[in-house]
Amino acid sequence: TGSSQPQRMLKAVQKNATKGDPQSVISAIDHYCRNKEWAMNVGDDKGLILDSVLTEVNPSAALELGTYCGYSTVRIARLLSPGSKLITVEFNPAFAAVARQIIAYAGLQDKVTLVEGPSGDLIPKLRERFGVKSFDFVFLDHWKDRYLLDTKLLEDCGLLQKGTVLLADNVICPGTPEYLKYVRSSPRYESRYYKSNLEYTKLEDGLEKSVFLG
Ligand SMILES: CCCNc1ncnc2c1ncn2[C@@H]1O[C@H](/C=C/CNC(=O)c2cc(-c3ccc(F)cc3)cc(O)c2O)[C@H](C)[C@H]1O
Ligand SMILES: [Mg+2]
Repeated sequence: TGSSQPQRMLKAVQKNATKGDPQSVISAIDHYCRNKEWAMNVGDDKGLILDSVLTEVNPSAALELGTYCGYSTVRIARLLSPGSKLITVEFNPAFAAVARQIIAYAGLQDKVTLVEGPSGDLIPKLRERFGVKSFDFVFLDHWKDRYLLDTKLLEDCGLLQKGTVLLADNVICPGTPEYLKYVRSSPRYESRYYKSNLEYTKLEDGLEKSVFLG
């Protein structure tokens, strides 16, 4: 039984990155995925857009749906102001285990709470478990056919406030048509598409930034 791809990604981080240096962890994963084995991280092209939206929002409470190996978790957490927190949700225990090690290697474990389980069950419990009033920023990068359902769940749980920014990965490839239709037609959102490339490729993909208007 050989290693899994996430385990090989972790090995690449441990071999090529500097402990406590988030940028070196990001670069090590990007280099590995570009040169050795493609993986579905948001990547460096879309990552720059994620960075700029994050810096603009400067969230004190951020949520990520779909941790996978923790690449975007590290990208987000490294830009949070002191005292700000990121909750990331992952339902696959093997991926969560790798992500915890990558987040710790970057030295960001104090800013990140990785919650294991399906978003549908966990979202309604975030307030009682973690004292979250509402989120300023949400990064959607889990199963594409769950973006809309979970967005509506966040609305219904009162976890979005006026000005909350939703940033959705993969709105072109693999695509999230029903989510896009919703945020672009709902009077409760102001939506904008950021064109980019699918991670580590020349194919088009992009991020949709949707501001909740309350
Ligand atoms: C209960 C379910 C919902 N609740 C959930 N609750 C908690 N965790 C959840 C939930 N649903 C999923 N997850 C976790 O999130 C991760 C899933 C991530 C999914 N991402 C993609 O599928 C993708 C594909 C491509 C792509 C593009 C081009 C290609 F040719 C091939 C692939 C590119 C990309 O950037 C992509 O992000 C992780 C693997 C999975 O365990
Ligand atoms: Mg993605």
